[in-house]
Amino acid sequence: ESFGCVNFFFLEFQNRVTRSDDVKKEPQGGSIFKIRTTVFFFIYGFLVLLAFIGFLVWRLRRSKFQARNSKMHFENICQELDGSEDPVPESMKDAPINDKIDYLPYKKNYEIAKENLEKGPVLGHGMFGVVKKGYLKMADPKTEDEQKMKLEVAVKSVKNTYALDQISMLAAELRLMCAIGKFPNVLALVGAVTSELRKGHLLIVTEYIDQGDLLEYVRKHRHLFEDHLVPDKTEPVSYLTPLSAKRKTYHFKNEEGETEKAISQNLDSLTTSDLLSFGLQIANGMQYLSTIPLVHRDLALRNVLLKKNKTIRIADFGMARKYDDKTYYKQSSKEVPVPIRWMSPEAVHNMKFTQQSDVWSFGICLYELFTLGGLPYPTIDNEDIYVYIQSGRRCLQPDHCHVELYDLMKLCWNAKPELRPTFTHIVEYFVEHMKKSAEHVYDFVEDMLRLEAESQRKLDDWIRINRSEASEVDLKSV
Ligand SMILES: Nc1ncnc2c1ncn2[C@@H]1O[C@H](COP(=O)(O)OP(=O)(O)OP(=O)(O)O)[C@@H](O)[C@H]1O
Repeated sequence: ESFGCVNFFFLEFQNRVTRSDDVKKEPQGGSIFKIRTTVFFFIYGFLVLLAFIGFLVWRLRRSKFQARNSKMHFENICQELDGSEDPVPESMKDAPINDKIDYLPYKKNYEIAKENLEKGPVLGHGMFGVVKKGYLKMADPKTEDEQKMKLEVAVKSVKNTYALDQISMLAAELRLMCAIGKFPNVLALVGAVTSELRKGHLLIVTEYIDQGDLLEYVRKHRHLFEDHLVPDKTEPVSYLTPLSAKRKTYHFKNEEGETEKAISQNLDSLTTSDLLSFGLQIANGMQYLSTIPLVHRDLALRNVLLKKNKTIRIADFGMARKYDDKTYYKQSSKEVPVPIRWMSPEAVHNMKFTQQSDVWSFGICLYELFTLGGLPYPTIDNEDIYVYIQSGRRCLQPDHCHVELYDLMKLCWNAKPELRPTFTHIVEYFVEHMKKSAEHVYDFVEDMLRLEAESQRKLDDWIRINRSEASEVDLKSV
């Protein structure tokens, strides 16, 4: 703009000089013209210089203002990490922790020294974040063996360290994870690096889950799928058969004809038993979260991680405040798994996320499982899904799913949130159903979860040893 103004004055000035020259027609025009031109160029150069200096000063002041602003913002995030000093208001005591996020502190004993954390290859990207593999060294190794010990971890950070709102969201996720604690089907927090938060660096360190997300796993292995649900030919199936009888017309059978088959720990096998086990484990993790209470808001197979022993972890708690903006959902591409397909109608309508809307999403997760990674409402565009659901229509019964499980899905998709089952009911339903038709799968899951609880307890021990405060306490007590 400054340059534009200067140019304008220059043209105007030149016009006037030319016009006055025409009128007066000086006899010694040559030398006077030269003087005028010199004066003009001098003034012009001076103005340009002035504009340039003005521009530099403006830039400097703006960047100083921005730096002061972001410093203040980072300072705020640091203060927020400590949680509000005020007690939680009585009216919010029973509210989900998502609503009480301002009161949740980051527990300082989770702090990890940056130099003890080595970063490895990228494991995956989210919308705003990037997750890398990491190796955590012991904070205070006493022996040579301990010096060599490294814990495999996953390290989450934001893609853009200048995006203050994203760092703020990651900080909120960290505070939520501190409050969640440990449970076999929920991703556990190992620690965080907050020491460089003022420079925009915040790292959340969680346990490393080796097989990535469950959606990708079922999609990759769908060609290997073995359906162990065999229709029982001994039961008459006709139009007149009552529904209750039809429900008993399945039993489990593997290729060798055995009716009892435990889950194969081979990752290159995917069977109905696996699908049932994954469904039960997700319900189990969600039941734990609902007792905190925490509303996940983004329950989908892409946010469930798989370990090589076929146990799962519910992950990605970054949703606490992420979807405040309605425009975020309305993506038109069918390829991108946008949350609208996982959201209950009331969540789409008024952003009301509750445990009941998580239950709806759980029903969609079951659909994803039993379609071996299919997209919910595959023939409907994102823009039309709300109207489709409101008209009472739902996802169709998947091929590999028996009636009892489809019944459960439909219960989860009740238009009235208060009529949907709770996660406690869902777990009971699963357990009862599995004890009846697939007891071996249920026993397997129970055993695996016992082992997982043990391994998370060991992880907790590791974390405790690594906490500087803990080692100080130990030294004092010695
Ligand atoms: N603990 C972990 N262990 C192994 N892989 C992980 C772990 N956490 C995340 N990943 C991988 O990184 C990917 C992205 O993770 P995540 O969804 O948590 O990131 P995000 O940035 O929060 O995504 P979004 O924008 O959807 O919230 C996951 O799909 C998964 O493949």
